[in-house]
Amino acid sequence: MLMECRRVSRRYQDGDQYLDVLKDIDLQIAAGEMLAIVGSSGSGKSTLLHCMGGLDRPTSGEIIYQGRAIHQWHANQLADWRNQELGFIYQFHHLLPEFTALENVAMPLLIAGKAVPAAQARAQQLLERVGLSQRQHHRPAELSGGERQRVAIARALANQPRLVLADEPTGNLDDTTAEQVVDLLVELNQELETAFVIVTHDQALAAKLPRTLTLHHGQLQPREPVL
Ligand SMILES: Nc1ncnc2c1ncn2[C@@H]1O[C@H](COP(=O)(O)OP(=O)(O)OP(=O)(O)O)[C@@H](O)[C@H]1O
Repeated sequence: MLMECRRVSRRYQDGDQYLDVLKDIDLQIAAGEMLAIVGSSGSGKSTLLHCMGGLDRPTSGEIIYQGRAIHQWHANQLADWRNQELGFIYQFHHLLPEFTALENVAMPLLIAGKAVPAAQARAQQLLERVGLSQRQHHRPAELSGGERQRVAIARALANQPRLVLADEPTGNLDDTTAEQVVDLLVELNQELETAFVIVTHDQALAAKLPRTLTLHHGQLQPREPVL
């Protein structure tokens, strides 16, 4: 098992009001699997993803990554773990605007301590894989939305993560571009030994993934088959 959420709950407090966003969530993610988490706006999808990525802490429950209880770790430990084992893809790419595509993809490798030539070679290889060899020296503002998201995917994969967490990766793209990005993610999942958890509103995206769960009233349910 790669990651396990055990009875994970997250409660937000606003004055004397409580909001129980996640209620005793149990979720198991196997190495190399790919799954979608769908749910209406405000159902807690991002909250769950943030807890899984150590960006937020559950109010109660455990998050176990390869046998280690990451919800108990300190911020520094979590930051190293995220850099070495996790990749993140966001709705709005979060690329650094003043750096080229190549530099953006090389960044996590440099942070992990790789030498510049090795980081650049790996970044070039990844950009080639996502079809952007010709665009490696462009800055994000000089790329289309789909191209930016491909750079973000290449960056997420830089350190060969075991798990990629994606929050609405197609949320800002038109239908055709979104479909190309989903197809790329599915191919990468099949090629690499990387697991993908994708939070999405996009039913077409979810339909392409082998497993879909719905977050509803703070709980995860297998998705009803669409008839
Ligand atoms: N830091 C916070 N403090 C208080 N409430 C919060 C906080 N973060 C999120 N919430 C609330 O928790 C609920 C779940 O938010 P979350 O962003 O996880 O939902 P979501 O399913 O990802 O929504 P969307 O699809 O719109 O992005 C919402 O009602 C939100 O207002």
